[in-house]
This record gives sequence, C-alpha cells and structure tokens, in this order.
Amino acid sequence: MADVAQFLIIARQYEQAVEYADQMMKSVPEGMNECRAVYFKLHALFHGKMVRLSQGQLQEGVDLCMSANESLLANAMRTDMATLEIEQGRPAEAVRLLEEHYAEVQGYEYPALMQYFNVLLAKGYYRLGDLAKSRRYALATIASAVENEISEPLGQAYDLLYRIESQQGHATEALAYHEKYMAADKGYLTDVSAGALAYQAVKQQVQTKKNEVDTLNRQNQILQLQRELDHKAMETSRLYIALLLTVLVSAGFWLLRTKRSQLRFKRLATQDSLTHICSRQHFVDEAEQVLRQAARTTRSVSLVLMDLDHFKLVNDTHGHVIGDLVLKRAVAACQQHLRRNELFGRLGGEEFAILFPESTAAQAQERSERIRQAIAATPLWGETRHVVISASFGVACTDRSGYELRQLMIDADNALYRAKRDGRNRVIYGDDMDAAELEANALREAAPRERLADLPH
Ligand SMILES: Nc1nc2c(ncn2[C@@H]2O[C@H](COP(=O)(O)OP(=O)(O)OP(=O)(O)O)[C@@H](O)[C@H]2O)c(=O)[nH]1
Repeated sequence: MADVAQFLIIARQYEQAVEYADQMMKSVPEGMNECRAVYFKLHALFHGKMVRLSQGQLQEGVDLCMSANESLLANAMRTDMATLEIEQGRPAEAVRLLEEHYAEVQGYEYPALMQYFNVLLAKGYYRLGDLAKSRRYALATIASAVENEISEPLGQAYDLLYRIESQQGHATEALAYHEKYMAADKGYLTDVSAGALAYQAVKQQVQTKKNEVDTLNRQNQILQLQRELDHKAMETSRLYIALLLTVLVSAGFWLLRTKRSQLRFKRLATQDSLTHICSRQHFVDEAEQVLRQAARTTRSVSLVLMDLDHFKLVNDTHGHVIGDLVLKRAVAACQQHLRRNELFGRLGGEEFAILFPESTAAQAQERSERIRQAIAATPLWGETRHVVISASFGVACTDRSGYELRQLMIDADNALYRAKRDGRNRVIYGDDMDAAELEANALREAAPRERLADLPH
C-alpha cells in the first residue's frame, strides 16, 4: 500500500494518495506506529494543496515519526515545513530548521532528500539576501543530483543561479544557467507528464480489468439466474408429473372401486347370499343356456329338485341359526359330489336344483342317491341334541321331458312330490302315477307353484 501511495504522489494523484494513506492508517498492525501513513497523507495534502496545513500539523507528523525512529521520514516532512515557512515569508525559520538537520540528512546518502534540503536552503538564503550562501547551496543541489537524472530541485537550483548571476551582472553565466534551467525544467515537466501518463495507463488497465470483472460477474449472475430458472422449470415439471400421477392413481382407484362394486352387485345378483351357490335367477338363466346347447346335440340333460325334509321342524326345534347352518351343511355335502360343469342353485327356502349337463336319468338318479346319503350322514349338533337332516329328490330328464326348462321343472317337481309323499329321504324319477296320485297332482298343480312362477311358458 505504501508503494501505491508513493506512486500516486509521484504521478501527482494526490486525492487517491490520501485515500491510500487513510487505508494504511486503518491497517497499521497492533503496536506499530502510523508514521509512514501520516507522512504520505500530509505530503499528499500539502502538495495537492487540498487543505491549508499548519506548521503544527506537520510538526505533529515529525514528532510521530521521530518517536518511531523514522528520522528520514521526519526530515522529509521537514522539507514540507521549510517550504511552508518560505511560502509564508519566514525564510529565516526555514533556514534554521534545515541547517539544524542538514548533517543528519547528509548521513543518509539519499540524494533525492539531500537535493531538497540544498535547494530549500538556497531558496531561503536567497530570500534572506545572502546570495553567496544561496549560490553555494544551489551548486550543492546540482552536485547532489544523480547523474542524468532530472528532478524538480535541479531546475529550481539552476533558476536560482540564473537569478543570482543576473543580479550580479554576470550575463554570460546567467544565460548559461538559464539555458540549463530551461532544459531541466522541460525535462522535469516531461517526467511529471510521463508519471501522469503512466498513472493514466495503469488507471485505464485497472478500469479495463474492473470492467472485465464486472462483465464476468454479470455473466455469472446470468448463469445463476439461468440455473435458478432451470431448477424452477424442473420443479414445475415434477409438480405436473406428481399431479398427473395423482390424477392417474385417483382414476385407477375410482375404476377399481367401480369394478369391485360391479363385481359385488353381480355376485349379489348371481349368488345366494347364505349358501353362495347360484341364485334362483342365475340358475334358471344358466340352465336354459345349457339346455339350448344340449338341444342342438340332443345329448341327455337331467334336472334334480332337492328339498330338505321337515325343515320347519328343524327351525322350530333348534332355531333359525341352526336352520341356516343345516342349509349350509346340506349345500356343502352336495358340492362334494358335484363336478365343475354341473349347475347347483338355491330356488328358495330349503329347495335346491341341480342340472347334470351330460347325464341320463339313471345316472342322475344314482348321483342324487349318493348326495342324499351324504346329506343324511352329515353330523350336526344343535344346542341340546343331534339334528336329523335328510332330503327328498325328484329327478327329470330331457329324454322324457324334452329340452324346455319349465317342463323339466314340472316333471322333477312331480317326482319330488312323490318322494315327499312316499316318506321323504328318497330319490324318485318319472311320473308313473296311479289314479289317486294323478288327482292329487292335478289339485296341487292348480295351486300357485312358486318354483315355476318365473319360468317361461
Ligand atoms: N333357517 C331358515 N329357514 C328357512 C329359510 N328359508 C325358509 N325357511 C323355513 O323353511 C321352512 C319350510 O317349511 P315347509 O315348507 O313347511 O317344509 P318342511 O317343513 O321342510 O316340510 P317338508 O318339505 O314337507 O318336508 C319354513 O319354516 C321356512 O320358514 C332360511 O333361509 N333359513
């Protein structure tokens, strides 16, 4: 930072130099003296003529540097103090101050500072009218200059010598010094301009770099924004996908529910709720279909009606719960003797129907007999005693009755009626009836017959 402040002073950019000096003051390490920063600041303020500095302020700076053992910087500040004294018309004060520290400065072997001490002493003595001393220090200024190096004190020294020689009437010497003065002054001004130009070039480079950094920052911001936008777009698509999935899942769920309801309704319509075998209507529909197909191939189909015996008594004796259980057990016993393609339905109450799709009357009789035995052998205990179960069977076959379900039902019902009348717990096939049976049957058929009620005529 000190190097930058010094460069700025050389380039005569005093305002920036003051800013750097201020920053230097803020960053002085713990326990260190601010001398260097104060020197740059006072020097920049003084030469930039930004404020009117007082001797007191400069003296404070000198004291600070002395306490930090920075006598070179203190003496550099003394040149500013001497300049101020001369400017304010106190050349004697300036001379006293410079003479007092002259030897000390000589000891540094620092030509630049020595030049300033010499030229200021030359100026001071010139103002005091001591031309001899003024000449001596002006010549010392020239002597202390580094060879081929042009400086501000060098030009001022030649100017003084020109004036002294002029006053003393030495026109030739005066002219020679004046020429040297002009050359030195021109060279110095060129140096100053070069410094200023260098500064401007550096400033320009810094500005270019700053612009590049700004551009990169802006590009970064744009990229950042782009990334945020992409992120937002991704989030939005995710939201859409989630929404779509929700809609699809809801639709799927709704379809599933609808399907399940449909299946439930279908089951309710086609299944008997207690025994889970075919409902009456479903049995009738399926049986008619089987009969239509069988009619085309003229194969034998048998229909068996089965009715539990004295079921009212079972209910009355053991209660309806046991009655229901008896119904389920009887159904289970039947199912054990039925094949997959054989239709089994509950027509109502304790009445059931079985359709054997490929069976003669004899085969149906034989199968019914096995079922009858199975039902009779079904063990069941009521709350207090054994429940006796049996069933009566009436068999009809297409060989005799034809392929109309209604007729098959009538014939099977008649056979069942006979089975009941003949003592129950038996299987009867056919309509071989005597005169009394025919009369009883006619009377029975005259009464409304529930199991035939919804069959097509
Ligand atoms: N527990 C129960 N009883 C039923 C059900 N459906 C009908 N019943 C009863 O079954 C009985 C049928 O009695 P009936 O028609 O007189 O016949 P039955 O007593 O079996 O006499 P037969 O058929 O002549 O041997 C009635 O008491 C009905 O209340 C049912 O789902 N559960």
